[in-house]
Parts: sequence; structure tokens; C-alpha cells
Amino acid sequence: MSKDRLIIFDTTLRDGEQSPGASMTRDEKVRIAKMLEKMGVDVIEAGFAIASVGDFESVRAVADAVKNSTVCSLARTGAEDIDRAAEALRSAESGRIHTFIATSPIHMEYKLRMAPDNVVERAVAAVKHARNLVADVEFSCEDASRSEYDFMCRIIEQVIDAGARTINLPDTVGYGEPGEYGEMVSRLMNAIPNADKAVFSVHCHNDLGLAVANSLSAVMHGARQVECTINGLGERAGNASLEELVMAVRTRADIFPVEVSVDATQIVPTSRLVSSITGFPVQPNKAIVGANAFAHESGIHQDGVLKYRETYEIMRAEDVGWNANKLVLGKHSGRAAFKARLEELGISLDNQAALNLAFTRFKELADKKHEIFDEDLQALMSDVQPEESDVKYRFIGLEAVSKTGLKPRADIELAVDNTPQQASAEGDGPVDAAFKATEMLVNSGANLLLYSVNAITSGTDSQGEVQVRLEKDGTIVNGNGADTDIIIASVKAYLDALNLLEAGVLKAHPQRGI
Ligand SMILES: CC(=O)SCCNC(=O)CCNC(=O)[C@H](O)C(C)(C)COP(=O)(O)OP(=O)(O)OC[C@H]1O[C@@H](n2cnc3c(N)ncnc32)[C@H](O)[C@@H]1OP(=O)(O)O
Ligand SMILES: CC(C)C(=O)C(=O)O
Ligand SMILES: [Mg+2]
Repeated sequence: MSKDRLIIFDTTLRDGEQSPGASMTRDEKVRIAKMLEKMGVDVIEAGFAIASVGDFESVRAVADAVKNSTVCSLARTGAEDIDRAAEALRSAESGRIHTFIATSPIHMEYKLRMAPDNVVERAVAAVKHARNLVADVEFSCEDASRSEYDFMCRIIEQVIDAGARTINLPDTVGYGEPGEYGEMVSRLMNAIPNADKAVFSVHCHNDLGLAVANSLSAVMHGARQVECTINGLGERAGNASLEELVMAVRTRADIFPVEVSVDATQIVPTSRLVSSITGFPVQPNKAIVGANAFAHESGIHQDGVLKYRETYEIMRAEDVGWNANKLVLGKHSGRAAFKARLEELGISLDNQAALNLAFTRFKELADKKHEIFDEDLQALMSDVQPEESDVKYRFIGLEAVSKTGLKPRADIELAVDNTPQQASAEGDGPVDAAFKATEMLVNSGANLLLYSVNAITSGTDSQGEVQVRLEKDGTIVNGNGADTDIIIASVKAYLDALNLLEAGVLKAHPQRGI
């Protein structure tokens, strides 16, 4: 049986931009709009033309640039708003004016300060005016989920008669509950005599974390347009996320009676573009586009995925634009993933006993370190580690002083070949001072290539984990150090790298390098 089409209306550039701090320039909006067009989004709401000259120019630039998606501008019900929207959309291949007015008692009384009859009049006049300027007019009952049913029936019937071809029922404040909201949509569609002349649409906010659930429930109850944003960006807690809606409908095609014509492989690149332009990072556990959405760290899951991917994956990472899924090695990992990764690195173990031994060492390391990278594994598998008795430099203690107005200073005490030695130095910061003091004692001549700090756990009391990469005469080593004091962790990492250089580990085992 053929399925209905679900129209994907993206409002990243309008409602998404209403997130405090997410303002975009005209050129940034055009770049995102081009990506949305490439993705095959049906309607792109590019802005609110009357809001500012900049927003007007953005809608106009998107209308100029985009040819395969409908470009839309928001407008209140006043003629000036609608004229401005039409003007901005003049060059659009397919342009839509989206006009709206609030229909809930609370908004009509306290915000608009209008009587309901007056609201109906304004809505009808706005739609008629817009229809004189463009063929495609959408009308939204703002705050529909808190509006009275009979009043919505009345206003919607009249705006459809006036020429609106899309009727949007926003859950403006994210108050809806999936069952109730879906039912509202089907009740209205069944009761309004001319409902068949319009596409019913939903626009859900995420104040209770229900935006996607509410939208999908509405789809099950007859809505055929969903308004959404990339990464769920939007006013307050955001809007329904485009990637979640698209992938829910695709993945549960057995349930949803609709299909979408979006190229889902463009989802991750578009998500990254929106995140980099707005400066809003994507949380790692965000569905579809979060860094962990297709990553597995637990041994039981990794074992399952290695045996048959679908044991723990309901979508393919490649289908939404990732290169591949990821098996992350950490303290929850098991032998199956450990062994598979070693094999990918060209390291094979002779027998189960060798695997068990290596795995025990791996778990010991994983207890100290967030994530085990390939370099860690290679180092772990190198049978030449500097023997404890061969370690040349050992940390004894340090005092670092950092005071506003004074140059940072570090006094350090190390054991060099088991003989305690001390040095003091100033630096650009306390870490720089500590490294300089260390160099006064060791005089290594090594070049510092990388210095990175990670918190092992969250909180100000967490262990800091430092990685230091040193180069000397073409040999590169990674040293690691951990401590709750970040300066101490830094010196430990520096000494670890120096000891590796001293032990000549790389000469015997080049895989310890990068
Ligand atoms: C649910 C939503 O997301 S709605 C879209 C929200 N987005 C935005 O507001 C972003 C862009 N907005 C703006 O730049 C400005 O608010 C403007 C340019 C639209 C209006 O600015 P101002 O004229 O200074 O008005 P202000 O923002 O202070 O107040 C809004 C006015 O619009 C009225 N209004 C609100 N919605 C509507 C509507 N749908 N139709 C007609 N009038 C409306 C309000 O009652 C208020 O009128 P009042 O000044 O007579 O009391
Ligand atoms: C303007 C409308 C569609 C809106 O953004 C809302 O009600 O949330
Ligand atoms: Mg909104």
C-alpha cells in the first residue's frame, strides 16, 4: 500500500535562531539553507522578514539561493508583516508566507489583548492578503495545545476558506502530551468541514522533552507536515529535532503510515555545520547526531555487534552520514572487542593465555584512563617497557606559585638516577614554569609537540589526565600522567615521556610512536 508523504518543514533558520545566542548572519543562513536543500527538506523557513533588515536580507538571500525547496517567511497578521515577507520571497522559485496568531485564551487576553472575534477577523484578513501575494499560505494557531477546541474549529474553517493550504497546530510552550495532542489533531481534522483542503501540520517545543513524541503522535493521527530543526535547536528547550523525526519514521516504517523524501546521509554534515555556525555543541548522547550515537564501549554490546551488528544497532551509522559505527575501548570492554582492535592494528596473540594476560593489563590501564586509544594499545602490547628499576627520572615534589600580577614560578624536586635534585624556574604559566624547571635538571633537548589535559571524571575534584608528546632526533613518544593537581599530572606526563626517550623504547618498538 502506498504511503502518504510527510512534509519536512525545517525552521532552524527561524525558530532555531530564536535560541538565545544562536543568531546567524545572512551568509551563514545561506550555507545552512543550501545544505538543507541538498538534504531534500521540503520547506525551509528562512526567517521572519519584518524582524530586522538583516532578517529580511537573509530571507531574500535564501530565496535567491535555494531552488529545490520551498522557502518560507514568518509574518504576524498585520499587512505590513505580510508585505515584507512577500517582498523578501519575491525571487523564490516556490515561496510560502507563514502567518500566525495566538488562539489560546491566555494569549488572546493577556498578550494580544484582543477579543476572540477580533482574532478570527485578523487571521482571515491576513490569509486573504497573503493569498493575493503568494499561492502558498500557511496559518498557525499559536499555542494550539492550550486553545479551546470549538474556537480552533471556527478559526481554522474560516482561514481555509480564505485560502490557507497548510494549517499548523503548534505546541508553542511544549505543554502537549502525546496521546492528548495526537487526538486534538485528529478531532480537528474530522470535525472541520473543509479540512480536506489543507495539510495539517505540527510544530512542537521540547519543554517537557516531548517534542518528537508529540510530533510523531500527531503523524499517527493524520498530520502530514512536521516542523522541526537540526539538532533540536529552538526557542527555550528547542523544537522537535529533524534527525530524530526522519529516522523514527524511516526506522519504524512498519508503524508510521508516511514516508519522507530526505537524503538522511546529509544529516550528520548538516548537524555539524549548524553546530559550528551557532556555537551550540551537540551533546555526545544526542540521538542520531551525538558522538556516542553509534559508539559501543560495553563488552557485551561490542561482542554482540561484532557477531551481528543489529543486535545493538537499529540504524546504520553510514545511513545518517557517519563514516562507520565505533567500538570504543574502555573499562567496560571485553575480550572480543579488545582482540578485534588488536587484530586491526596488526597485533596478533598466539593463544588464549596471551590474550588473557594482555587483557588483564588492558583492564588495569582502563581503570585509570577514560578511553584507550590505539597508541595506548600499541604501548601496552610492547613487551619492552622501561623497567621500574631502569627509570631515570622520578617525580618527588613541586611547589608552583601563580599569583595575579606576578610571573608564575615552580620549584621542583626530582630523582635523577636515584639522586634527588632541585631546580626553580619562571614561566608563562605554572605548567610552563614546571617544565622549564624540569629541563634545568634533565637538559633533554626534546621538543614538546603536544600537551593535552582531560578530566577523568567531572567535577573540580576530578583526576586530571595529561598527555605530553615529545620529539627528539626523529623519535616521538607519548607520556601520560594523572593527578588531582594538574601541574603535578603535567610533570608526571613530561617525565614519563622523558623516560621513554631514555629507554629507547621507540627504537625497539616503533609502534609506541604516532
Ligand atoms: C511562537 C513564536 O515563535 S512567534 C515568533 C517569535 N519571534 C520573534 O518575536 C522574533 C522577531 N520579533 C521581532 O523582531 C519583534 O518582536 C517584532 C519586529 C516582530 C515586533 O517588534 P515590536 O513592534 O517592537 O513589538 P514587540 O515585540 O515589543 O511586541 C510584539 C507585538 O506584536 C503583537 N503580536 C504578537 N503576535 C501577533 C500576531 N500574530 N499578529 C499580530 N500581532 C501580534 C503583540 O501583541 C505586540 O503588540 P503591541 O506592541 O501592540 O502590544
Ligand atoms: C510561530 C509559531 C509557529 C511558533 O514558532 C510556535 O508557536 O512555537
Ligand atoms: Mg516555535
